[in-house]
Amino acid sequence: MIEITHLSFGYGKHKLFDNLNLSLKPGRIYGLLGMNGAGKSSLLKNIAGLAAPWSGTCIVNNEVASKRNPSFLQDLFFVPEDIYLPPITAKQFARSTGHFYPKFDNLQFEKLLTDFDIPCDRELTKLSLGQQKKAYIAFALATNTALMIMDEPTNGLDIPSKAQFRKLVASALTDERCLIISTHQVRDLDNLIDTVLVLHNNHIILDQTLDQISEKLNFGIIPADSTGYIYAEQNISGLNAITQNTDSSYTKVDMELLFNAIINNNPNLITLLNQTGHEQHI
Ligand SMILES: Nc1ncnc2c1ncn2[C@@H]1O[C@H](COP(=O)(O)OP(=O)(O)OP(=O)(O)O)[C@@H](O)[C@H]1O
Repeated sequence: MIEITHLSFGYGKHKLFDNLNLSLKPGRIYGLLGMNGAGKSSLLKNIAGLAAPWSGTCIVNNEVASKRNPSFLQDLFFVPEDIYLPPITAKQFARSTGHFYPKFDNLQFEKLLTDFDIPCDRELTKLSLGQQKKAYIAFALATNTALMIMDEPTNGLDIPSKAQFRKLVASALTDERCLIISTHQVRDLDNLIDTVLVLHNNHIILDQTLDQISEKLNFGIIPADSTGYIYAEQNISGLNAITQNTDSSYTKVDMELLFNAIINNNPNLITLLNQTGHEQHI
C-alpha cells in the first residue's frame, strides 16, 4: 500500500530524514510514535503528498504521493492536528464534501455522529473544539478511503471520547484499509493499534507488530530488588519492567513503558527487538 524508499526530507537547510525506508500494508492500524518534534507530522505529510521529498520516493497505491493525482486524493483522508471547519451543519458538510470520496457513506456518517454524541443540525463552528474534532473524525471514517492518516487525533478529546474514538476507529478497519495514527500520547492508542512505528533521531527505529514485540519481551511488575531487566520504572508495587521473553510466555505490551525505554536510548532493547528468532540472547 505504502512504499517509502530512500526518503530524504527537511526544511530549509535542516535535514529531518535521511534515507528513510518504510513499507506499510493494508488491513493494519499503525501507531506512529515519537517525541515532540521527532518529525511525525512531516512524515505523514510526505505520505499524504502535502510535502515533497528532497530525494527518494513515497508511493501510495502505485501513485507518487506528491503528484496528488485525483485518483490518489479520493482514496486518502488526512485528519490534521488542527482542523478548520466551515460554518455549516454536519449534514450540509456531508452534502458539499462527501461526493469527493466515491466510497463515502452518509448513513455511516450519521451513525458515527450519533455514536460520538454530535448534533447534526448545529453549525460545525458552533460546536466545541472537541466536538468539531469528533465530527471531522466521523466524516473521515465514513469516507472509507483505503488510506486514512490521523495526526494527533486524540488531542482535545475528553476521556470518554478517547475510549469511543478507539472503539469506532477499530471498527472501521477492513482488509483493504490502512490507518496511520500519530501521537506522542502513547496510552491513547492502547488496544487500538496492531503495529508500532517509532520515529526517533530522524529514523524509524522500530517497526513491529505487537505480537512480534510480545514474542521477544515481557512487561510487568517485578520485585524492587530485581536485576537483569532491560528497562524499568519504579512504581508503588515494585518495578514496572521490560524483561526478555525467554519462555515464550505472553504479556500485553505496555506501549508507554516501551516508548520510554526506546527514547531513553536503550541499545540492548533495540538490538533485541530487531533480532530474528534465532539470535535472541542479550
Ligand atoms: N513548515 C516548517 N518549516 C520549518 N520547520 C518545520 C516546519 N514544520 C516542522 N518543522 C520542524 O521540523 C521538525 C519536526 O516537526 P514535526 O511537526 O514534523 O514533528 P512532530 O513529531 O509531528 O512533533 P509534535 O509531536 O510536536 O507535533 C521540528 O523541529 C519542527 O520545528
